[in-house]
Amino acid sequence: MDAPVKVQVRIKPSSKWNNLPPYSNDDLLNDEDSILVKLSSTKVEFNQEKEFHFDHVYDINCNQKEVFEKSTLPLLNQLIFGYNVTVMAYGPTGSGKSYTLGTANSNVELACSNHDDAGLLAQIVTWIFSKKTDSSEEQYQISKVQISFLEIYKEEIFDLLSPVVSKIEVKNDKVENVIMENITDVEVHNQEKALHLIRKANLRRQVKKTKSNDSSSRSHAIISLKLEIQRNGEIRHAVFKIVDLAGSEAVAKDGTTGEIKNEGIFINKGLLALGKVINALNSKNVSHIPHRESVLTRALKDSLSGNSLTVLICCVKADVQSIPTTSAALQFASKARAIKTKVQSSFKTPLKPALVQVQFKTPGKTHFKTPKCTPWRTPFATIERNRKVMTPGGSSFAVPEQLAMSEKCPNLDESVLVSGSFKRNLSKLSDSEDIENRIQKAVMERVDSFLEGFKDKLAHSLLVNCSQRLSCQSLLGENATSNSYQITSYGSEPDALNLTSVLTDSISQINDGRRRSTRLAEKRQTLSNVTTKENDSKLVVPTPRSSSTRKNVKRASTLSLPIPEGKSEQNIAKYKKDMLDYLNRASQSQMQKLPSIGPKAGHSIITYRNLNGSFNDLETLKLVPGLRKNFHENFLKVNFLD
Ligand SMILES: Nc1ncnc2c1ncn2[C@@H]1O[C@H](COP(=O)(O)OP(=O)(O)OP(=O)(O)O)[C@@H](O)[C@H]1O
Repeated sequence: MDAPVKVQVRIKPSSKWNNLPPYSNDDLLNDEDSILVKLSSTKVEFNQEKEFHFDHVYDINCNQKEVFEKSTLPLLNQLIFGYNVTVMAYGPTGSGKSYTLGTANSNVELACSNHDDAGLLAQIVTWIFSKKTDSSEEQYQISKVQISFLEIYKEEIFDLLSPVVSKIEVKNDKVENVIMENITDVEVHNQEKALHLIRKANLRRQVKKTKSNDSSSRSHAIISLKLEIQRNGEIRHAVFKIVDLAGSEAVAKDGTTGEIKNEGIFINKGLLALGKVINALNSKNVSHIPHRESVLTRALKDSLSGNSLTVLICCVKADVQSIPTTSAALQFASKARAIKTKVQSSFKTPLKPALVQVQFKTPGKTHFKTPKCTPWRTPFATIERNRKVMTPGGSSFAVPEQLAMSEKCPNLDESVLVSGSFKRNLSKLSDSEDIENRIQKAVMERVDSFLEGFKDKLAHSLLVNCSQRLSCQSLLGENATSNSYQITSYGSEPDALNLTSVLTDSISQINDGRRRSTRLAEKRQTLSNVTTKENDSKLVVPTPRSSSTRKNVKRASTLSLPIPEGKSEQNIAKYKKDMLDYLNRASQSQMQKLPSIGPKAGHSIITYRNLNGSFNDLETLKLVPGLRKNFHENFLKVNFLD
């Protein structure tokens, strides 16, 4: 099965003590899956803007738990079914890679005291041992956990868990598989022992104080957690790799000298080779992938193109001075997004292995972020195709099939789930449990109706897990809701794989549709309008925009509501053509400007359009699921199209 490498970005907050001014919305702007960078500080690309898209962007306010839940937890759920997994951190020096992964010794120490700031590593170890001791998981049981800790320093690999630090030879077999022999794998029986070992190995790692970081990793680290998993007497293995890449360094610019400079040269060499491998993997015309160009790329071969589900977390800094390095790192990371690995469970006939995690984001209003955003989360629930809903507590309830949304959730307008103001609705509801139940039901219905469109392609034995994240954000007194669904399906492998491809294709179409929109450009425009209003007395110099952004803004503003101009055949034909064009291009808010189209209808039309492509004629509106019975007739009538 092909699995795209997931690429996420984490923006490190600017440290108070380093006196660097934080970025402003004019330098760098992000939303949940994209970043817009203005390269005003580089002479070469004066005032150029670049927009990058990722699977997720964590802003400066996100905590370690959130990063774990979004980047790693879905992979851990796959690991147990025999899939290999890699979580890799990339980014400039001092951007927070070791902090995020939790591989710095300070983090490992925090992990030992269960501190919230401990990074991914501690949470991974905790998860694995909680599964190991959990006897309720009947089919898949972790029976053994082993740890190895390798360091790549100046193009050589060292085993940090052998009694004396020793060099590891890298070889290739006849079919170009990378072989690293005699690595020390230490069996661990509990979390404390695992963290103790990691701490011990960490103390042997090459770490130095540099101009950018008090404790900068001078080497790349690969920590592997090797699991032995049992199912019905069958024993299989799966490996979780945590890769802490050393940070790319501006050796010449920083004016570093001596050993630190020398190390920086090796670090950059390895990262350059990594970039070349990623470029080659992206290119359809290249037959040779230069894995052998560095020890790092040889060691990471499986994670980049072999049997591994891989997440790359690109860490960047949030200060203005770092914008050029941030842009370079984002460029690198966005290329990695096109890579696909080939994954396979180590179990021959996995029972419920084809676990699928996809993010289904409703195309909604532009979401604004402010530091005050409060995450709010519904619990996991399980729905079956027969509409039985299981709550995390184990109780179940049936969702009546024929009930209208308004009857199910009298106080909860469905627009809440799309783009409405959650806070506004929140005030209407009495207690939080009630809200959860109502929203949960509404989410179920939405996912169910989404799947309904594919019912002929899917068997009815699938189980679908759905969680929804809503976050209330407040900007200038207004509230906006962003939401995304995470859908996880279990089932017989062909069914689940079928669902994977259907959902993944649909979701990427939806997301691509959103991407091509002018979200970030519009957002920046809105923010700058607001600033202008607030600073009426200040003279605001208009900033030149890149041609692509200018084009986008123009495209959005030129979409005007179609107007009937007369009753001649020619005019009617033009009006119909304009209407079709409008339906094919309008955003959610633009769609709602059309008579007879509310939030729900607008959302259904856009979702259908994203899944099936543009409408060829107005008759196709009849095929859009979720619209009222007489919607089509009514739409033609009120828009003078009948
Ligand atoms: N998200 C964050 N919130 C608060 N502090 C952070 C965050 N990310 C990193 N830091 C702090 O910034 C400093 C540098 O982080 P870290 O050592 O993880 O960077 P790095 O990318 O691993 O650097 P290098 O490549 O030089 O090893 C550390 O003091 C760390 O605690």
